Amino acid sequence: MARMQRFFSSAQASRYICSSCARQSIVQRAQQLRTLHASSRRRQEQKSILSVLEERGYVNQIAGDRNALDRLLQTRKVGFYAGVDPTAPSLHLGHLLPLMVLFWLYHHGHNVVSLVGGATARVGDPSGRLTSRAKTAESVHETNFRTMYAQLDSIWDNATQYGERHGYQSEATAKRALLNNASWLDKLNILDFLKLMGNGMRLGAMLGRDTVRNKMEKGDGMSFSEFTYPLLQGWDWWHMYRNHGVQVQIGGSDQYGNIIAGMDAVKYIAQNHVEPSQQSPWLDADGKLKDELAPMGLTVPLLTTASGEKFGKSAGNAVWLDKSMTSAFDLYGFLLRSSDNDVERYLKLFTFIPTTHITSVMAEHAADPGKRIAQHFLASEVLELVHGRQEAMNTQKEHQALRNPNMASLGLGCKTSPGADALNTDRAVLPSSLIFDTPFSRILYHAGIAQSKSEGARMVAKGGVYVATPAPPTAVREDGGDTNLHFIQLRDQKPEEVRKYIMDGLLMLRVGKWKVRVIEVIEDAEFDGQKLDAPGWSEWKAIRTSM
Ligand SMILES: N[C@@H](Cc1ccc(O)cc1)C(=O)O
Repeated sequence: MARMQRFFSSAQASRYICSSCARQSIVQRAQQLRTLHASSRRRQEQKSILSVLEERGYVNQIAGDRNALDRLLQTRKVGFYAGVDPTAPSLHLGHLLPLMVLFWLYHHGHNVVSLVGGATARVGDPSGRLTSRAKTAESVHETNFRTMYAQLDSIWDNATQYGERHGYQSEATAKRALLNNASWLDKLNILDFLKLMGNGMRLGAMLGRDTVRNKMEKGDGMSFSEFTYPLLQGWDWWHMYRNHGVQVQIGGSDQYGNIIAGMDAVKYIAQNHVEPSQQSPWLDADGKLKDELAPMGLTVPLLTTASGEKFGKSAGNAVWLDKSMTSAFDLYGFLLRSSDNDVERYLKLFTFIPTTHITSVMAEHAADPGKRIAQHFLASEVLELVHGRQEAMNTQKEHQALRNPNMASLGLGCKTSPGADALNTDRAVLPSSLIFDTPFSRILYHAGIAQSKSEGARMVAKGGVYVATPAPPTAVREDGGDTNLHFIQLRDQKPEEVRKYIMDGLLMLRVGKWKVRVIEVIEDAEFDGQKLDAPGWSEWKAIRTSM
């Protein structure tokens, strides 16, 4: 298949950071940890791949006989596919979960197809929705399709290399393909479709599906094309069943209904689609589909954080895999902020690190949670998968530099005068309630920079306080690298603007020319959980409880 042009080159990998300024410890530690786990990987391989997937938390439901699938996977190569409709301008973090299952299967010698729904996106999957999708212009579909196709192509290359680093030589044993369903659905003749599939699809079953019932009873009704959607998805499966040996479909938990519909469809067509010129290889002597060739499905769970939010969303917005929508730096930062209650689960789901090894990472993490060893590990592994190894290492260094503010991370470069060493930084940790929607003058007080709220107000009024913002894209330094940050003077910023200055959970203020304060913003519950305190915190809590 022709490779599409990469949208994500590693050209950005050269973002400037002064190596002598960056702290190395976590990078070195991560490298040590990586080399350590070859032996635990061997131990893991003695288990069946399905048990590995179950143990790591990938399996929500299996459509079909679980033990039959397990046996199949242990006796021969099985073909899998997962599809995604390009209904948004980029893949997001949530898309990684079914992909991870494909990666694992591929690394264990099975054949896999990732499918981009160039055709189905134009219809729109109604699964799990109460309202129909807005109409999208053809040109937007086209752009979304190209972006997602290129992203998948690039992520697959990364996953192959990432797998190799973990000891998997998949290319020698398994096949992978990236397909577009427009290449067969665009040519599908409606009469063939109705003849081969339509007769076998019973309305009773279709009308009884949750998606149909909910949308008709509680939502905005259902169009004929939405109603047909599961059949188109079923047709994809049939096409790939016949031409690519795809027996199992992987999807999110909202795809269960479509997968069941697809299983019926594949079975029906296989049994009724008699090609006179050839004997059907998948039928037994009675004309029934052979048991060992029955289509099956596997859904992955819907991920939520320990505090109940949908995983992969930040303040209600998706965390994108397109660097121009969510930078590599922010993606790393998002993962770095995973809570201690979630990080072990995410390490199992989003990395190839063997579970025995994850246990030891967690033990090391528990000895000093403040270092966020497990989170750094998670973030750098996911970045490697999404943006490649070089970008992952660069981004990790940037984060370390930011957490240990020095000349490089503050965008002042290393070419500054000797006096620059005197840059004085200090850190504070504050609960989000003392930061969000709070006047800057008051934040100065909570962070211990001003002795009182009125002193805070005076400092701002005199024009001596600055807040860091990401540098505008045009700010290019002499050395050609991007600047990371620049400071703007605080004047009349509104309390509700505070959140836009928070980068990766950090708010950075500069008082005068050199005194930089980094404020780490954490959840109120975490702040209390760590028994932390700050000026004004107990008063604030007292007011809140009396309200
Ligand atoms: N319907 C799937 C995407 C998909 C499209 C075509 C398929 O054949 C399979 C899956 C979703 O919305 O997530």
